[in-house]
Amino acid sequence: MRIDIVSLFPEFVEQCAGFGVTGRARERGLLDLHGWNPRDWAEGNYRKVDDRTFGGGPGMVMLVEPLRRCLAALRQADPLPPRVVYLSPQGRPLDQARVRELAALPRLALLCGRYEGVDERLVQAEVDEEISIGDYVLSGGELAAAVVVDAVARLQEGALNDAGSASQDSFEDGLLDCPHYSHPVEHAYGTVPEVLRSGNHAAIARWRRQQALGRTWQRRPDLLAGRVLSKADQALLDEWRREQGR
Ligand SMILES: CN1CCN(c2ccccc2CNc2ccc(C(N)=O)cn2)CC1
Repeated sequence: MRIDIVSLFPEFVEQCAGFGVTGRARERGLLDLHGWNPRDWAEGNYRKVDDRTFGGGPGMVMLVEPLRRCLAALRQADPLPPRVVYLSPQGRPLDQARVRELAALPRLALLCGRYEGVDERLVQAEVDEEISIGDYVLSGGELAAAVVVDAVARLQEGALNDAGSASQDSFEDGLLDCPHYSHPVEHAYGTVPEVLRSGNHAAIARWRRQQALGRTWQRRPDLLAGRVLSKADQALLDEWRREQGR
């Protein structure tokens, strides 16, 4: 997968993707990142990329023309046409389902806004979709872009070591994750649940599913609101709630 990042600070996102799973995905040729700086396409010796907003009020707006030229250049850099994504608070909330769809695309171009954002005419003419990583305001789109890069990189085939661990992810089936434990078994903070040391893989899988269902019901009932649980899952959740009530 190729990802082009359009930003006044392109090196920032490339550094975010320089280590861990994303770094490994790049080394394995699973992810190809390219940074593009609209300032390189701005006119004049001040290489102006922003200007005052019409209608008055505080803040500057990123100009159409440097971004248009920058996007034209990145399109020419590879025959694959990119899906152009604008990271903004006005975007559609990002969730794992959307991450999976993005991860399946051959090429993404992530447009990072600064100042008060981008001239709306550029957005209307060039952006395929706006995405928000959450209902809060950042000083620029770069951190949001880095989130998208990380989330899609780890879904690239071969990016994660133990096969299938992405499919075991929380949110992979719309539920929160179960709790995790490691050594030591006994600690002042508590003891590792017996079932996890039993070697009974069916019981372990059952316990994990039940914990995921219980925690989702308790912490994020909104994730369950939109779905009908299987009879088995409903039974697990009912049992979990009874045990909680005890
Ligand atoms: C002070 N202004 C800075 C620029 N910003 C703005 C406006 C438009 C586009 C991008 C940005 C960049 N900021 C982002 C980006 C994404 C998210 C998200 N939730 O995904 C939050 N913030 C508006 C506010």
